[in-house]
Amino acid sequence: MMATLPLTVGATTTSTTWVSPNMMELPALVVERNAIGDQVALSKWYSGKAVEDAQREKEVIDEVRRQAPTYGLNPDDAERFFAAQIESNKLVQYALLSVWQLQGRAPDLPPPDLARLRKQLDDLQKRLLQALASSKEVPDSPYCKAAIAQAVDEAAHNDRLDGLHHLALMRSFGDFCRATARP
Ligand SMILES: C=C(O[C@@H]1C=C(C(=O)O)C=C[C@H]1O)C(=O)O
Repeated sequence: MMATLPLTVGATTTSTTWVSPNMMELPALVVERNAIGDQVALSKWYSGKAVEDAQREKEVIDEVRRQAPTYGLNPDDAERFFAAQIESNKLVQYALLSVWQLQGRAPDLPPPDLARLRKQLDDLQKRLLQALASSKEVPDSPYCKAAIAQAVDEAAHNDRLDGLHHLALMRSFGDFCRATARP
């Protein structure tokens, strides 16, 4: 179900504002992207490959920039958003790999195919760009930070995220809002 976000301002409820009903779509898709990170981590557990792949990151960002105008997005804005998603994805991977090292084992699952996972990430990218375009007005809203904090919290709750994936979701939206000083 698509949720709307009521926002209260200040200590008392002086007004209520509503951000775009599409706003919840974006965190939900980011949760999906980070969940693919779990699979990527498992593939790297088996292959021994480094988490960070600068060449692949460049390809992701180049493609995002190329596609951005098709969605009515500024390439710099799209890049900024996806750079955060990449950092968030790596955070998930580093943490899981570290836990698996300590435990001496990873989940007992067959090695995932990294090429197939990257295809999934590429497919998800289009849906993310679409959702980003639908929330285009949010970063400039004076309520952005409150709205994002609520949306992240709600998505974490809806998807029953554990601490790591909740933290990663917060990282994903860390610099989503444009800077606005508190009055
Ligand atoms: C997801 C991967 O791991 C890292 C994260 C990436 C991403 O979030 O798109 C891209 C390259 C890697 O630095 C991957 O190797 O594909």
